[in-house]
Amino acid sequence: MLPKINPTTTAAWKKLETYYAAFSETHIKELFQKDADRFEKYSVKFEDILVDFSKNRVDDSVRSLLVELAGECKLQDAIESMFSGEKINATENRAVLHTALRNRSNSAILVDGNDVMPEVNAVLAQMKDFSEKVISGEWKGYSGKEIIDIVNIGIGGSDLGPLMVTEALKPYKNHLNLHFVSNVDGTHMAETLKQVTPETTLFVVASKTFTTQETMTNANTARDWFLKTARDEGFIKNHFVAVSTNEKEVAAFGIDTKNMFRFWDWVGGRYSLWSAIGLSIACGIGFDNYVELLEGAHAMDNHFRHTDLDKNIPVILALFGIWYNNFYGAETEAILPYDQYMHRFAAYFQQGNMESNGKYVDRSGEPVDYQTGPVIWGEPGTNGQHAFYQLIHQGTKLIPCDFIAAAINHNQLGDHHPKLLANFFAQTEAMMVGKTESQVVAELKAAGKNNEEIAALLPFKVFRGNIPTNSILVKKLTPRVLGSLIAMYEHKIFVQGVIWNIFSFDQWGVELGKQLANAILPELLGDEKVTDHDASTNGLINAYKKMR
Ligand SMILES: O=P(O)(O)OC[C@H]1O[C@H](O)[C@H](O)[C@@H](O)[C@@H]1O
Repeated sequence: MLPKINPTTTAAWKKLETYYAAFSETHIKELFQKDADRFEKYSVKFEDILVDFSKNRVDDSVRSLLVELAGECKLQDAIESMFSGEKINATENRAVLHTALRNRSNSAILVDGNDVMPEVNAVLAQMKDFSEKVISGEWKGYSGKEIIDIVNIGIGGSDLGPLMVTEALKPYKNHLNLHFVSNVDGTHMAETLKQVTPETTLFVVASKTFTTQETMTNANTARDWFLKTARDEGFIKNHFVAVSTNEKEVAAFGIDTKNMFRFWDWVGGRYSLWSAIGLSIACGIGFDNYVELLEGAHAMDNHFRHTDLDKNIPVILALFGIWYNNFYGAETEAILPYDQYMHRFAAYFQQGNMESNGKYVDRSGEPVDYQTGPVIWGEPGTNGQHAFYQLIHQGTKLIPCDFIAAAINHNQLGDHHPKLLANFFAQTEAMMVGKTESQVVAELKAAGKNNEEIAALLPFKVFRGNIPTNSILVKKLTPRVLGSLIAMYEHKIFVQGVIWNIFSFDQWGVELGKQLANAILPELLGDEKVTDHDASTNGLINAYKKMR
């Protein structure tokens, strides 16, 4: 069980508050001036990943007080509780074992006294067998043709994970074309179906619960579309497979449970790409590459579980995040991959982070009186530079940023990569150092401006700097490296949830909207005036009925 400790009542929190009062105006530049070894002291190398924490508003005292805070909040016990299969998802009475899915050591992990590893390995073997058959063409469509297109139908974790990973690992892609349909907006399915033919398309219906409205609607539409051409329900088994925890609903949908890939209630939706939800990944990049992804995550799991807190990458990321969130009042964090293949990475961790730590009730059921999860957002560089970086550099909000880049690009095209990385390094430098008044004056003088012109422009051209960044530089974006990066952020989120004294593995907050949508749906069918909601909702529904 996770402890129920209000972090603000710890001695470390109080010390951090006192320290913050004196320290908060300190410029990161000064921290570098005072400490020649700062880069070495504030960076950690893990396999092919270098994480540079040095450009943060953190000194040795802050770092050790934050580690003290983690200690007082019993972080190490919590880590062990998660890895050993305790039911730390208390509101759903479930263990949290995405780490078991990538437990390449195969050591036993017990849930209710049963080792989960044999089942995990059996599903992995099933995924290997199936993906190899589809890739090799041994798996045939109803007319004897090989599969060319795979359509993953799922939403939330059953979509974002496979989508993000297959995009990030596109250089490893085989001949199969992957498509992802998530939105209940018919456009998503309609546009996808335009690109595929029934004879050569495999639908992977991915849903933990197999009751999600969007996924079931899309799956039914896909089935109708398929049967219009195939005409025989007996052919469904060649073209529809299911990934789910819910055997009953899978069978009710008409999918042969022989073509079902199982996972378990101890896999959270937003942590499910490591489970059979990763089937589209295994098909798209091959099972061996999928295993490499698992290996990379497992290596990060070991780092997280066994490394001292002050050298532990996910722990440091989490603690520095808490420093900005709870002491500096930062509301958001940006994830900025300088890697076009990672264009869904921030979107993926919007769910990972915001669904996990977007909670205002603590583990005792009381409302918290401090901030919890931040807003996560971001786009790949350099695009973001030409869109929203203005606000990061000169806006009124403090936005800590994570920069991610690979030293070796998969596409060695002219001088594109040095240009990309020059921007990566320049932005983290600019965010930290800023530009002083005297630098601006010197520049304007050199450009021939007179004193009056200089005075008029000066305030607009100054950059305060002191914007905190983490730089995550990897050798190359391989499946193993990506696996480690994903696990790194997952554990960061876990650490923050432990310290904020919230439950990170439920998501009750998504239920209300679903419930109300179910109530509204039948009201949209007829023409009668709707009156049972508030005036705005009634007004909108009735206006819609007139417009359609
Ligand atoms: O996989 P499913 O059961 O279809 O769930 C899909 C998604 O929808 C839910 O509403 C949750 O917010 C997500 O955590 C989940 O990933």
